Amino acid sequence: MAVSGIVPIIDFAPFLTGSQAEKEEVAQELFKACTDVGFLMLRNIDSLVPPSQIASAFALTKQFFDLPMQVKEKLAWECPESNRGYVAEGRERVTQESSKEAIEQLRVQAPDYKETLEIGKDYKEGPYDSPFENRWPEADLPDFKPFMNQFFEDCHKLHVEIMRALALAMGLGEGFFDDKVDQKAHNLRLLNYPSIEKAKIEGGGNRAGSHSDYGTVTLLFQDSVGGLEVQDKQGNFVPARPVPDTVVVNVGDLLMRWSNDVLKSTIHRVVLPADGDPSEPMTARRNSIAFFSNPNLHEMIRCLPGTGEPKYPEVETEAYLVKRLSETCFHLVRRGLKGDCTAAYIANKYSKYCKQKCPLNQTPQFGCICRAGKVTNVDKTKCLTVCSGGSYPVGDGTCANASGYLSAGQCVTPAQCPSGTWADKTGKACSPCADADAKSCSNGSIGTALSCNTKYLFNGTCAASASLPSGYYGDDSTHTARACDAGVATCTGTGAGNALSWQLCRLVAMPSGTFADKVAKACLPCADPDASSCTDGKVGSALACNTQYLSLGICVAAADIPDGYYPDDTTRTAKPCDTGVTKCTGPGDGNALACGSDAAGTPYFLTPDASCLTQCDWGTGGSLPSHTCVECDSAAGILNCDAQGARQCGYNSDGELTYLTPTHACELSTVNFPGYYPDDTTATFEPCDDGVETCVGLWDDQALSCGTRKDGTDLFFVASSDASEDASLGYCVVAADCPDGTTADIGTSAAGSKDEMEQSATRMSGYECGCGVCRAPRVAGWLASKLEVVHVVSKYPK
Ligand SMILES: O=C(O)CCC(=O)C(=O)O
Ligand SMILES: [Fe+2]
Repeated sequence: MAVSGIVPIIDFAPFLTGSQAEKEEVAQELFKACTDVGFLMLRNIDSLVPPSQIASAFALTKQFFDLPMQVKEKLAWECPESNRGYVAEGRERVTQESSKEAIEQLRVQAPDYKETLEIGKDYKEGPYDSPFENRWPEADLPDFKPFMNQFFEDCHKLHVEIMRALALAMGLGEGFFDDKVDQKAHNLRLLNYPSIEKAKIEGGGNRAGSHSDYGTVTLLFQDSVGGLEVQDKQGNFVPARPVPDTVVVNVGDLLMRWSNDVLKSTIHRVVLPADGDPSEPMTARRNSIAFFSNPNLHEMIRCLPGTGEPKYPEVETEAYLVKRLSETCFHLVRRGLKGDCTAAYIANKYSKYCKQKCPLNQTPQFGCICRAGKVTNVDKTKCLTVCSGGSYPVGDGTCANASGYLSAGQCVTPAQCPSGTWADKTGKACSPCADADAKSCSNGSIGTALSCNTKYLFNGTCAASASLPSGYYGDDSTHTARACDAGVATCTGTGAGNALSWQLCRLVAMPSGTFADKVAKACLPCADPDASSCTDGKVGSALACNTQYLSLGICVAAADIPDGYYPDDTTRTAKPCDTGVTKCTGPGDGNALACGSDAAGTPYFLTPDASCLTQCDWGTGGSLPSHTCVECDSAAGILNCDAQGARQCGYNSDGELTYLTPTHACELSTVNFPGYYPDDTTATFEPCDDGVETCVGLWDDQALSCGTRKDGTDLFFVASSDASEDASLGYCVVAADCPDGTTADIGTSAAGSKDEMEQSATRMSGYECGCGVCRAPRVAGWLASKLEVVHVVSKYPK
C-alpha cells in the first residue's frame, strides 16, 4: 500500500461502488489506518467531492484571504460559541493580553503565521442547531457563500461514508453512525499561511502548533506546498507530504474516546516544508481546507460495542466540545445546554456567554444578574444605571422602548391600550381610567370616560341607569345615556310606547316628602313632616308615611290613630277595625278593645277574649250601652240572656222555677201577665189563644175571659159545662156559636169605649140568641182567688 510518510493511501472507490466484499476490504484498510496511525489519505472520492470542486474551493479560499484586511476584519470570529468568522490568529493572541506593553511585545515576537475562516452549517433545521450565523464576504465575493455551502454538504457526505466504513469494519453495522452524525454540527475551516520571511520564524516557529483535532474525523485538503507533520509512535513528527487528488483523513479525539481508544487521534502540526528552496528568503504561501466533522451535539458519547472495558465515562458531544474550546479560549465560554457554565465561569443572565466575573452593575447570584437599583436595557443584554436611548423603566427592572405605551410589561400602541386604560404620554403607560366602568377615557380624571362597559356614558361618567337624570335613558347598544322625548321624565327609549312617566320636576328624582307642583314645576315639601309622598302641600294630603301611620291623609302616631282603626306596620297606614269593632289593635279575633253596632244597627258585644260578637256566649248576655258581654243574673233564675234581658229562665237561687216574661225577665208563675199563662215545659209566660183575654193554658176550658181576636172578631166566654172543672174556666166562641139559650153579651166581653158599645149594640140587634149568659170575664177575681199577686221587679242588668 502506498504511503505518504507514515500515512497510508487508500482507494475509497471500492467502498463506494464495489461489492460487499470489496467494501469490507476497504473498510478494514481504513480501520487499520485509523488504529495504527490515526491518519490516512483517501483517493477516488470524486463521486462525493469532485476534483473540480476542490480546485474551486482553493481558488475561492485564496480570493478570500486576498481581500483587504478591513473587509476580513468585519467578518471577525467573535467567540468559540459561534466559532464562525475570520481569525487572524496572532492578533487574537495579542488581544487576550491586558497590558499595553505585553501586547506590543507579543506583536514583535509572534507575528501572524496563519489566518482562517471558520464556517458552520448555514441553515437551521431544529433546536439543536447553533443560533449563530456564518459571516460571509457576500459583497466582495458573491459566489463564495453558495459554493462553500455546497462544499460543506459534499464534505458531510464524504464524512458519512467514512463513518460507515469504520462502523462496518468495527462490526457495528454500516449505518450505525448515520443518525448520530446527521445534524451536521461540523466546522469547515479555510486556512491561509501567508508567505513570510523565513528568518522571522526560524528558531522553532510553527504555522500550526502540534495538536489533535476534537471531533470524529477531519477531512484535510492541502495544496502542493506541504508542511503537515504527523507524530509517529516514537513521538517523531513525520511529514505527510501532499499527494495529488487525495484528502487527508485523521481521527479526532471524540472518535477516539467513542471507540474506547481503538481508533487513534494523532498529534500533528504544520511547519515550513522541509523540501522547499533553502535559498529562497520567503516561505511559500500555503492554503489548506479542513472539514472538522462532529457527532450530533446532543449525542452521548459512550464506548462503542465491542471495544472492551470503557475507559471513559460517557459525555455529551456539546459538553465535550465546549470544554475543549474553553481550554484554549479562556475569555468566553459558551454556556452548556442547561445554562451552566464550566467551572470558574459565571452564567450571565443578559448574555449568552459565561463570564469570569460579573460585569459592572451585575452581581453573581446563580449567575450574573443586575445589581439592585440597576435596570436591564431594552435588548436584555446589559445592566444600566438608568434606561438609555429613549427607553424608560417598566417597573420590573427592565427598560422598554419609549415609542410605545407600557401595558402589563409590554409596549403597545395607544390603540392597543387595554379596556379601562388610556395612553398616558407622560408616564408612557396605559394607565387606568378613574371611572371603574369606563371602557376608554381621555385621561385619569373623573369625568373623562369616553365609553362604558356596562353602565351608560353621561357627561364623561359611566352612570347606572337608575342614576341617570330625569329625561334620560340608558341605551344598551352604545352604553350611552340618551335623551327621552321632550317632556318625558322616564323612558325606555324614544318614540311611542317607551315613555314611563312625564316630567313634572326638574330634579333628578322626586325626593321623598315632596310633591310635584305643576305650577312651580318643582318638587315642593309635603305639609306633613312624616309624609313620604303627598298630593299637594296642604295638611291632610299625605299619600304615604315614613314612620307614622296614614290616617285620612295625615301621618299620625300609633297612639293618635282614631277609634275604629289600628296601625298597620306593613303599609304604614291606619286600617279600619273589623265590623262592629270600635277600638282594636288589629284585625280579627282577640284584637278588639271595644264594640259598637254595625251599619244596620245590630249591636256587637265585647267578649272576655277580645272579640266583638252579636251573640254573647251562653250564660252571658250583651249589655248596652257598654256593648259588652256580661254574666246573666243566674240568682234570679236567668240561664241565658241578651241585650234585651233574659232569654232563658230556670230555677232561681231559692230553688223556685221562674218563667220568661214578655218583658224579658224571669218571674215566678204568680206574677200576672194578662194574655199569658206560665208554661212549665218552656219556663216561659206563653200567650193565650188569639182572642182569649186571660187563660191558664191553651186547652179547651182553660180560658178565664174572652176579648177580641186580632182580626177584630169579638169572642164570648162560655163557662165550662164540665162540673169537675173550676166554674171560672171555660172557653171563648164567636157570637154565632153561643150555645143555645145564651146571648152574646158584649157588655161583658169588653169594657169597650162608647163607640165600641154602640157597635156592639148594632151587632147584637141582629141576633136572636138562645144562649144563657155570656158572662163577663172574671179574671181579676179568679186570679185573686187563685194566685198571690207579687210585685214584678225587673232583674235585668242595666
Ligand atoms: O493546515 C493544515 O494542513 C492542517 C491544519 C490543522 O491541522 C488544523 O487546523 O487542525
Ligand atoms: Fe488539525
